[in-house]
Formats: sequence, C-alpha cells, structure tokens
Amino acid sequence: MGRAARLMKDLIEIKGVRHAYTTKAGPLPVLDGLDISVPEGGFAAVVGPSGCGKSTLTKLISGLMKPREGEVWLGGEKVTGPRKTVGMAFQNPVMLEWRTIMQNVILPLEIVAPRMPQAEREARAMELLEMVGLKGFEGKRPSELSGGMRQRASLCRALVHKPQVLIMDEPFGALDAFTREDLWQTMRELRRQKPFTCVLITHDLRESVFLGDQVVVLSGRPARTQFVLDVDLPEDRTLDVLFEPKAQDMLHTLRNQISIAQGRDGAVH
Ligand SMILES: Nc1ncnc2c1ncn2[C@@H]1O[C@H](COP(=O)(O)OP(=O)(O)OP(=O)(O)O)[C@@H](O)[C@H]1O
Repeated sequence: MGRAARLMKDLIEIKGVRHAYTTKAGPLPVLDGLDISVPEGGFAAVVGPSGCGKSTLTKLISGLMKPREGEVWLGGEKVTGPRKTVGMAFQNPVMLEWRTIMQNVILPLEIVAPRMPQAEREARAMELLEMVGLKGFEGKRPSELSGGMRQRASLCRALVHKPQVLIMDEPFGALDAFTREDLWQTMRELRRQKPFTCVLITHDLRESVFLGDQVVVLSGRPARTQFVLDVDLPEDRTLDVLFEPKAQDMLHTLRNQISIAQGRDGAVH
C-alpha cells in the first residue's frame, strides 16, 4: 500500500467471509475464508483464477448480498444492505441510449440526491467529464462514443455522487490494449485529483500492479485470501514503471501465485 494510505484507518474490512450459493445440485461453496483490509484512500486490486468468486466479492462489499459467515465493514459500519456510498463500474458500461452522456452521468445524483439543483448536478458531472477528457461530448448519445469513451463516461457516473468506495469489476477488460493503458492513467489521475478508496477486480496482472497499492490473490474456488502483494512503487508512477525490474519481479511473483491458485505447481507456465 502507498505511504499515505498506510497511515490511515481501514475503510473496508472483510473478515473471515464465507459464502455458498444454493444450487439444484446442493450448496456451491464460493468463498472460504476471505480477509481483506483496504485503508481509506487505498487501492486493492483483486486477482484470481476464473470463476473463483471475484464478482461475488463485489456484491458482498456493495451490500447487494450478505455472506453466510463472516463480516464486511465499510467506514466503521457493518454492511447489511446496499449502500449509497458505493460507486460501481463494470466491464460493459450500461448507458441509457435515450439519454445524453451528461444525463447518464448525473443519473446516480437523481437517485441519491433528489433535491440537488440540476445546475449543481451538471457542474459536478462536467468537472469529471473534463478530467477524463470528454469535454465537448456531454450532449452526445452513448452510441456516438467509442468503447473507451463510454467506459470513461461510466467512470464519471460511478464517481459523480462522491462515493466512499469505488468497486470496479473488470472495467477495462473489453478494451484494446492501448485504450486500456490510457484508462489506467486516467484512473490514477482521477484518484490524484479526488482521492477515493477502490477495489478493482481484474484478470490483468500489469493492470493490478500499475493501479493497485496492494494486489490480493485469491485461491481457486472456494476462494480464500492466498497472497497479498504490497505494491511498493512511486505514487506518481507512469507506464514506464512496468518495465523496471522491481515491477517485473512483482509480476513474476503474481504469475507464480496465480499458478498456485490454479492448482499448478507454482512454476511459470
Ligand atoms: N447466483 C448464483 N447462483 C449460483 N451460482 C452462482 C451464482 N453466482 C455465481 N455463481 C457461481 O459462483 C462461482 C463464482 O462466481 P463469480 O462470478 O463470483 O466468479 P468470478 O471469479 O467473478 O468469475 P470470472 O473470473 O469468470 O469473472 C461460479 O462458479 C459461478 O457459476
């Protein structure tokens, strides 16, 4: 975790979480002993084998589901239901085509702050749209934007109500490599300008190291916290950092941990 984050209290605490889904074939254990702490302003990237329970984890943090065992705490309060203080972004940003980009971005404010004047809502949205490079596109319809631009707009929408926590489930997974790297930099810039606490689910180890200040590796299903990597890289990192030996070592360690999680022998394959 970063130096600033290290000094602060934990905003997200996941303690001994176990969860199983009820299926026709009986209970399907998905999480089996998850412990994750994210300090205020921290960024946890979560990686793990396919189907190990990463999306389930996002639902537990956001309060959309309750764990069968264990506890999830957010800002000193136990999570027992959906929270207004959480923002979410997914792989496929669902934008309403009959609304403009501006109208899509202010949507969460219409729900969580119904009495906020429209001008204030739009000012907040505009500030974010400018920060992600979408100034001038606020009047367009979602279909008039590229996939990367839609994902930028979706990040603005996830942040417009100033959530305590941003939860992202594979938000850059469907983008081409260059657009993805652009968005990584946008993410870091957004956090530099307006700090927030973040949990990112990803399959991309480079992304986890570039964006995270800790990388949590989950084991295969039922998942437990297998390994936590402290990403001790400069706060003002650029993409070049990924080519440096320190980052390469981290990527190598993570690759080995994923192999272990997949039930292999720990060697790089
Ligand atoms: N509502 C549900 N009912 C029953 N089983 C479910 C339900 N939701 C998820 N599962 C199962 O739980 C397991 C974990 O699902 P989850 O989506 O959390 O994994 P994941 O790690 O996010 O997957 P991926 O890496 O493929 O995106 C999967 O085997 C999935 O089929």
